[in-house]
Amino acid sequence: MRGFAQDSEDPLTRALAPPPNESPNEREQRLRAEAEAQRKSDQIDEVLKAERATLKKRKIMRMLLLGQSESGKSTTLKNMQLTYAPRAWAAERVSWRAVIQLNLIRSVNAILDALEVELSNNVHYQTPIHSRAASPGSPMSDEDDPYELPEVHIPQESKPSLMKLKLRLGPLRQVEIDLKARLGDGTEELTESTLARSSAVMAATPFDAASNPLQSLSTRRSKEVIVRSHQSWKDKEKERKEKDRSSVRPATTGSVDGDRDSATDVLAGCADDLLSLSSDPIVQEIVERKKVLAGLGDSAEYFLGRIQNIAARDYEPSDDDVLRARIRTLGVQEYHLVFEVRHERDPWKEWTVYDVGGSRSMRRAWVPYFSDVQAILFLAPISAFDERLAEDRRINRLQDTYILWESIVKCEILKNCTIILFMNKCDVLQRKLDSGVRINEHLPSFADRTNDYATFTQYLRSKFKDLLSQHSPGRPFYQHMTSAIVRNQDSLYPITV
Ligand SMILES: Nc1nc2c(ncn2[C@@H]2O[C@H](COP(=O)(O)OP(=O)(O)OP(=O)(O)O)[C@@H](O)[C@H]2O)c(=O)[nH]1
Ligand SMILES: [Mg+2]
Repeated sequence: MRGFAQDSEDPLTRALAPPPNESPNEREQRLRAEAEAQRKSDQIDEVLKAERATLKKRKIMRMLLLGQSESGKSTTLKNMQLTYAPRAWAAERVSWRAVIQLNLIRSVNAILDALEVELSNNVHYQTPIHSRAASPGSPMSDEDDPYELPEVHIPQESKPSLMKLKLRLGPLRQVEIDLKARLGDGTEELTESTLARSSAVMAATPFDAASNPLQSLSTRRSKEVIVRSHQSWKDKEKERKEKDRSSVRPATTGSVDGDRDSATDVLAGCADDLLSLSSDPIVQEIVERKKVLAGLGDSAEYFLGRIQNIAARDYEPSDDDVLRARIRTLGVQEYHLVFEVRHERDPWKEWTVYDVGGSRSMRRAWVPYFSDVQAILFLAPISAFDERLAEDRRINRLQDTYILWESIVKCEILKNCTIILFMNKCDVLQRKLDSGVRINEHLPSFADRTNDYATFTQYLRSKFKDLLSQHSPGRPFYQHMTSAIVRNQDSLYPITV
């Protein structure tokens, strides 16, 4: 047992201790406040207990989605909603418009940045904040440093028209700023430098303790961790719409829901220039050679191919647009999925799904949900074997996934949960291998095995299975190869309990 002398060294204990020289009156007030706090806490516990009992009675399956950032958790959830609750999905689809517009505009502005550098013939340019070098998806190799990438020659006669195009698309800078402000922190991808400026504490696994209790307290307070479902970007959008409806102002015609929406107006006004930019062979060469899209996520190219649809006044997101849309999950978000389409294996009518933010700054926020779920759906993005973590560029993303998987499968509280592993982003993996990426250059343990899809996926299957068996020999688990952006996959109904 720890003695008082040791405890008094603990800053947390010191912070909670009664003040020295407390008067009887102050003591009475303090005790009363403590009793009130305890009563409130007990009340909350009672409500949670009652909720859990109700969920059990109504046969609601509770599932937690886990995995590193950009592993495809939210995309998998969207795909489940699309497949099993299509009416609710359709009703929500339009709310994704602003996120999709931002996804497109971010890529366009990154292209404009690169174009500007090439036009000014400045080889030694700084990588823009949103660009590849600091984002997930960045290749492991430093050979691809933009400082080193070959310059693109722009003929003198092409410069004026490209310059004009760049100027005419200038208003999209402000639209990016406005959309980010409107949708919130999830629109900024994490980088080492943004994290260094925040009070977030990195944890490779949900169980890693902060190095001192004060740091732990500040983490609990930090925005990264405490954001809950009621603060999601969707709620912000709903609030905004309510405000717009109640304020007396004429609605513009054309935009889907009749709201005045400057992002839609500016984008529609830029449609022709956007198409000229994306189809210009010099711009295409810059994008290719400078790897402009490499750090903008797996959907950047897809959205550039959808300019004609997205940059229209009456744009309505398609199912694929919504599946591809990227916005970072903050904290833990709760979703209720009521099955409109029954699955033949389906003993459940409703699922409560918890979708978590996957970066190292948010993993400790997962733990409170562990005691109360029946299934863990773990997303392992297997295409990330040649990428580094955005939040810590020293760490290979596949190594990070192994560490995380191991911490989950050996966790005592989760030992009765059904474990499902989605080895995700199979389509991206296939593309990478087809383009000639060598696995063993990034993963020495792959050694001289054949550099093909079948051999690598079999190798990974065994690796994940071995890590599980080391800690729980014989424990069953479900393993599926997935591409979360592909619709109507049977594996989306992963359990047969
Ligand atoms: N091509 C392809 N893209 C995918 C796949 N799964 C997810 N994506 C894309 O990868 C990006 C990240 O996916 P998310 O679902 O937002 O990742 P997440 O795990 O929720 O990330 P956090 O919320 O940051 O923890 C999105 O642009 C998705 O469209 C896949 O299987 N194939
Ligand atoms: Mg997410």
